[in-house]
Amino acid sequence: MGKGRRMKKQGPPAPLDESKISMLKKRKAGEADSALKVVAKKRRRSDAEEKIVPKKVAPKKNKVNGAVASKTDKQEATGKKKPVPMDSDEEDLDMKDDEFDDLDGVSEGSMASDDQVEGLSDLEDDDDGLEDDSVVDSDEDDHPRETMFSDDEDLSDAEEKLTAANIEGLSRKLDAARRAEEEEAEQELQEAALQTNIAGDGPDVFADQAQQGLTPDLQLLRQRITDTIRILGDLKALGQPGKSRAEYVDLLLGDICTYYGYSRFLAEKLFNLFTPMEAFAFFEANETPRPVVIRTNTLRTNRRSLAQALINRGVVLEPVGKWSKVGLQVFESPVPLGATPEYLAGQYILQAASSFLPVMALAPQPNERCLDMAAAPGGKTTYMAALMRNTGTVIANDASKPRAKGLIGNIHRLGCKNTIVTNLDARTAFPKAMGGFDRVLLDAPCTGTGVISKDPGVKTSKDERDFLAIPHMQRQLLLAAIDSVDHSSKTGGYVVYSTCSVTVEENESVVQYVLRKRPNVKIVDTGLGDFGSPGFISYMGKKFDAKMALTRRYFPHRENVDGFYVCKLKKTGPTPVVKPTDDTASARDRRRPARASSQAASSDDEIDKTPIVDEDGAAMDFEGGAFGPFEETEDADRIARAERNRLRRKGLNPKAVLNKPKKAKGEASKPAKPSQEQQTEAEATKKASNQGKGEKKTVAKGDKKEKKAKKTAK
Ligand SMILES: C[S@@+](CC[C@H](N)C(=O)[O-])C[C@H]1O[C@@H](n2cnc3c(N)ncnc32)[C@H](O)[C@@H]1O
Repeated sequence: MGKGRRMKKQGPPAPLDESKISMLKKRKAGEADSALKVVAKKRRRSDAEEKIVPKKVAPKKNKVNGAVASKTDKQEATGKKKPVPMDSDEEDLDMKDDEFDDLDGVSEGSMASDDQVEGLSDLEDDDDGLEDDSVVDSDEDDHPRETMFSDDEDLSDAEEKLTAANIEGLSRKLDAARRAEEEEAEQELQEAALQTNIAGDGPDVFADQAQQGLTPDLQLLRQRITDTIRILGDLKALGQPGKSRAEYVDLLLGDICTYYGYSRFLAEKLFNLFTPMEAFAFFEANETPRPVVIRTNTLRTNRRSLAQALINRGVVLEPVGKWSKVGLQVFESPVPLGATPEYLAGQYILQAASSFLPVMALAPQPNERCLDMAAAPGGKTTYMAALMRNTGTVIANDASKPRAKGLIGNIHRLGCKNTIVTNLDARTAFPKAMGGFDRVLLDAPCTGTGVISKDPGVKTSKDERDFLAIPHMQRQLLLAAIDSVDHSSKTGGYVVYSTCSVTVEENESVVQYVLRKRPNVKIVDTGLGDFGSPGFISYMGKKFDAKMALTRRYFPHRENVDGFYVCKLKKTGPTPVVKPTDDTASARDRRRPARASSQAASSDDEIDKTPIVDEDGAAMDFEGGAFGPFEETEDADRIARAERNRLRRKGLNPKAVLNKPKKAKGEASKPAKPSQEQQTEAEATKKASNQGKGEKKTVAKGDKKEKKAKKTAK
């Protein structure tokens, strides 16, 4: 997959229609069909029309088309909509908070640990009962290599015709949606006219503040939200005299929390990413699920054959968008998508559309050596294996043992034969266990603010400490990812960092941190074209590297995909070994430089002294802290500072709270409630310093082994 080739050939998807935002305003709470979906369908319809009109469908396909059309007719006539029965567990459900708790499989730094062997044998019990090899062989016979892979390279006319045939079946349904949309737009226009009449004398949104605290009338609340947003759009003309912007924002945030159920902390964090109007569209989009998407596994079939097979089962689908050759969006399915023969044969995987993007940006090539650092449940790993055409090697690692088992299941089902699964804590294991990769994907554990529609629990479960502890971990992982790449790789030398979160702390700030720590990397274009929006180059007074604009952000309300962030880095020079000092010795033990060989360096002679050059080939000077190890103390300072600020915002005196003398053990009759400081420490230790957990486990395992050896010796 050449960089940007698809985008060049097909062009990016249509930009966000402004009417989407205004239409979202119209949607009433609890409505089944979202306005977003209607807009998306409208866009799809025009695509479909383009395809249907000029193209002649082959006779065999007409038959299929006929079948689909009559099915759709029937559905329309009965007025019944068939939901898309989903797989019980969507493969790509990204892990968030609980991942910190179940890193129980963190093993010693060896590659093929006992745990993995255990995992593999467990699979025979856990998996769907698929005899994997037989499936691979028969499928491979049916789909000659060239045919299979051609789908991933170029969109043939025949395929377009086929998908057009299915789309034709959809068009009636879309006509109905369009009519509904037109009626809605008309109504909206009338209301807007009404509102314009009162402009200049904006609604008194503060009037019913007295009602706060009572059970809110959601419709009134929604009206006040839209009114406040409108006022904020033109405060001078619509605002009440004596009322400041801050007061309106404060009221709006309170209403958003009540209406959508966010904690004040998270609502504010997300609100600050957008204009008030756009923030509203974002919060609205989080209330509706994203479209169901499947990714064709080109190791087993091609998109055309898969679409055909599913259409024959009555599934209504179409290509996910021009930006992907392997994605199919499913509108309706009379059968559970996680139980079709095609699913069981590994011809597709349920995968959110946004999850394709980091792998497309990574663009792994056949015969390369690649690492997927946080891989479970394997949506991206299996895509990598497919792009590499089952050649070369993919090391798919995950620190969670139960999740690694799921990963193994998907790897088997999808027939990935170039993939090895490891169960290690990537922060400490790489590049010590293995380095010198051509490409590394770090799809990092995150807070999940991009997937709130899938996991509404995020609205209230994430607090300030999560936004310190999780980025802390992300920074550690990204440094390890960079150090694991071979800068002199002939074909690669790339790292892709991605999260399913939209916050700056987890995205641009993490990248900025590693740019400072690793001057031997630079941000490069993701190759994803214009799809998505550029990363922030500044945010709330913070300035980021100008190239941060090359990173991509995706939002539910803009692209109708899960919120996502993708950054591609190119390693331009080796990572020198840091000479051990008292402070850094232990850190160095945990972090080795990336080299073609994975053997650990043991003396200064082994320090890679190749000069690191900038883009113009000039040697770069890295005095002053660059290439340091991950600095726990630096992060501890950062966390302590944030904690002090948090207390101040709460109106507490940090000195008084944090310096409160701790009672000696046993002093109190009742167990004392942990102080703020203790809580912070405990959480930071639990969430951010899982490293310690891994190390303790390693030590514990070591002790056990030692005892066993002694016993045997006796
Ligand atoms: C966002 S999910 C990955 C999703 C996966 N890339 C996919 O596409 O299916 C993050 C993963 O990171 C793993 N993880 C968390 N901490 C880790 C660590 N220190 N080292 C390696 N993996 C870790 C979690 O177990 C979780 O499976």
